[in-house]
Formats: sequence, C-alpha cells, structure tokens
Amino acid sequence: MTKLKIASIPGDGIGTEVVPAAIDVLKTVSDIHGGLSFEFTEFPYSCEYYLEHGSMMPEDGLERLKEFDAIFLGAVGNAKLVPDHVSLWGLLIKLRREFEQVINVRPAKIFSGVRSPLVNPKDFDLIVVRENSEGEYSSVGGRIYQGEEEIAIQNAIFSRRGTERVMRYAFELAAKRNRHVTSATKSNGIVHSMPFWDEVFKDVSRDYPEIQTDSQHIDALAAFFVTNPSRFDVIVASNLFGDVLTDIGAAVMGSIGIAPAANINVNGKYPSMFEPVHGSAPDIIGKGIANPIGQIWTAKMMLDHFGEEEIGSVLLEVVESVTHDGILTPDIGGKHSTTEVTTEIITRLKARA
Ligand SMILES: NC(=O)C1=CN([C@@H]2O[C@H](COP(=O)(O)OP(=O)(O)OC[C@H]3O[C@@H](n4cnc5c(N)ncnc54)[C@H](O)[C@@H]3O)[C@@H](O)[C@H]2O)C=CC1
Ligand SMILES: CC(=O)C(=O)O
Ligand SMILES: [K+]
Ligand SMILES: [Mn+2]
Repeated sequence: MTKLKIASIPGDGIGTEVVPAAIDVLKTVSDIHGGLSFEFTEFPYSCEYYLEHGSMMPEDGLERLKEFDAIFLGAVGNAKLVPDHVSLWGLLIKLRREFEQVINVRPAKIFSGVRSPLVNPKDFDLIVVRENSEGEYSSVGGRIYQGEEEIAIQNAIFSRRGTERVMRYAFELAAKRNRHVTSATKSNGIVHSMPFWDEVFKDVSRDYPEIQTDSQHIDALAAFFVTNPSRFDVIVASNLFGDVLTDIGAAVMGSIGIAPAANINVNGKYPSMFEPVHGSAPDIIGKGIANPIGQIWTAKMMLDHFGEEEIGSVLLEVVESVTHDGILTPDIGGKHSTTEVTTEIITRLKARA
C-alpha cells in the first residue's frame, strides 16, 4: 500500500471550492485503486489568515509543510483584504522558492467537449516548462524618492544554473514526447539576460542532438499560440514569459478553469506543489460555478509525479468523457455547477472500478 501524506491549502476564493472537490475525486481514485491511499491535512493559510495573524502562514509553516509528500494548493489572492504582492510572496511564491520548486510544468491540449475559441485549433498538445525560481519574479530592487521624482527598480535574475536546469528539464521531457523544444526569448529587446538565455539554450541543445529546437521571440510566440498552437511540443520559458504564455495556452484550450500545473522540486529535498494555473477568481466566488477540472487535472499531475500514471490516465479519460458529454460549468459554455461536474466525475470513476 502506497500512502501519501498530502498538505492541502485551499487558499483564497474559488480555491476553497475546487480543492475540496478535487480531494473528493482523489479519495475515489484511492478507493478504486486499492493500493494507494491519501492522508490529507488541511492548512488555513490565506488572506483571511493574514488578517487574523499578520502573516500568510505561521513562522513554523515551512517546517510543518516540509514533512508532507506533496502540497495540494488552490489559489492565493484576495486584493480586497491584502495587496496581491504581499499575499503571493507570503505564501505561493514563498513556497515555490523555499521548497526549491524550480520548475513549473503546465500542459495545454485540445480537451474533448471543450470548445476552443479558435476557429481551427487543430489537435494541439503542448507543455510549457516555466522557470519557477528566478527570472523576472525577483525581490531585488527597490523604490526611492517620492512624487514626480519617484523611481522603481526591479532586477531580473538569470543564473546559469537555473537557466540550464529548466532547459535540461524541457529537453528531457521532449525526449519522451515529440522531440521538439521551443525557447521563448526576447533577445532583440532585452540585451543582457536574453542573449545569455539564447547562449545557454544553444549549449544545452548540443547535449540533445536527437531533439529539434526552435527559438522564438515571446511576442511572435504568443501570437503563434493563438494562430497555430499545434506546431508546438515543449516550450521552455522564463518565469514571466511562462506565466503569460500559460494563460494564453489555457485560453486557447477553452478556459483557464481547466488548466493544470505542477511546481516541481527536482532535488528531492522538499515536497513538490500542485496547483492549477488559475487564481482565486474573485468575480465568481460563492456562486458554485467554479470549474473544478483545473484542480482535478492538477491532481492527475500529482498522481503522475508519484508514478501512478495508470490511474492518472484513467482519471483524465473520465474527466474528458464528462466534458465530452456536455456536463460543463459556465466558463466552458455549460450550465452545470462545480458539485454537479465533480459528482459526475466521481460516479464515472466508480463505474471504472
Ligand atoms: N497561482 C495563484 O494562486 C494565482 C493567484 N492569482 C491571484 O488571484 C486573484 C485573481 O486574479 P485574476 O488575475 O483575476 O486571475 P484568475 O485566474 O483568478 O481569474 C481570471 C478569470 O478566469 C476566471 N476563472 C479562473 N479560474 C476559473 C475556474 N476554475 N472556473 C471558472 N472560471 C475561472 C475568473 O472568473 C476570471 O474571470 C488575484 O489576487 C491574483 O493575484 C492569480 C493567478 C495565479
Ligand atoms: C502568480 C501567477 O499568476 C502564476 O504563478 O501563474
Ligand atoms: K493556482
Ligand atoms: Mn499566472
């Protein structure tokens, strides 16, 4: 019996609606699997928690979370209560950094029964590998002077170690897929870090002669995500470029509500963290219509991470059979609730037992 200890952090907004839904699904997965069990421990870290305690998590929060096999997170952010940069850097980005979750893996593909906004999306199936520990998301910089004279400086950090690491991860992943890696660059406008990024990409690509490569400026690449997503296999991108590209990837799939993600710790020192691409969706909180599929597909990525690919594939097949049959939340054109979609997934999973 494999027993996984999972720390769940629903976080803010619809995180508190989709995380319990996905946990119910995972419990069903465990029931039909027979040899896999989960022990979930919930942590209330969120903006509400901040209001009460003055921080997004307690001082020993990292110590406590470190003991788990993985973290299953919903979303962080409620700008009405706490400024976004405070809440995200106090929890989401803090966990990514402190637990050395240096890679963020974000797939996007044509999803059965979910209509892409593209007229002719063809059959795309891509994965963005986003650098998750440095780049443009950096705390280096500051603000000086006030009023007319005010200056803000924000430094982007690109280390050879971090850049090489994310690129190698992308090449290894491509080797198991369609053997193509596209690098997201902007070396025509960003004159230090991006030519460096291009050089490292060239260096790393030499170690993978069987993998085809391509380098695209992020502006053109973003446009190709819309005009021809099926040309891509694996895309490697810096932290910010990857963030933006994956919202586009989610949009061309049909909704950010179905897009999954995994924050991977590659050195085994700390838990990895699984959380969908979307945020807390303040515009639909409490309406019961949040799409649970992003969180559930994220759960599938967590299963894959622990070597449970077989049941992971079953789960995704079941989810696609539900969307295929038109049981959809409003963001993808349906009238069903979070609970109805989740219940249908659970019912069909049980039927597979
Ligand atoms: N990883 C995280 O925890 C992230 C947190 N955020 C935070 O979330 C808050 C809201 O950010 P936004 O920029 O509005 O992005 P968002 O992803 O929360 O929402 C963007 C749009 O997508 C819709 N949407 C998102 N997830 C959905 C779902 N599961 N089902 C149906 N519709 C869904 C929302 O209703 C909204 O119209 C902010 O505080 C932001 O900082 C934003 C992105 C990622
Ligand atoms: C913060 C955010 O938007 C992301 O990590 O996707
Ligand atoms: K999220
Ligand atoms: Mn994002």
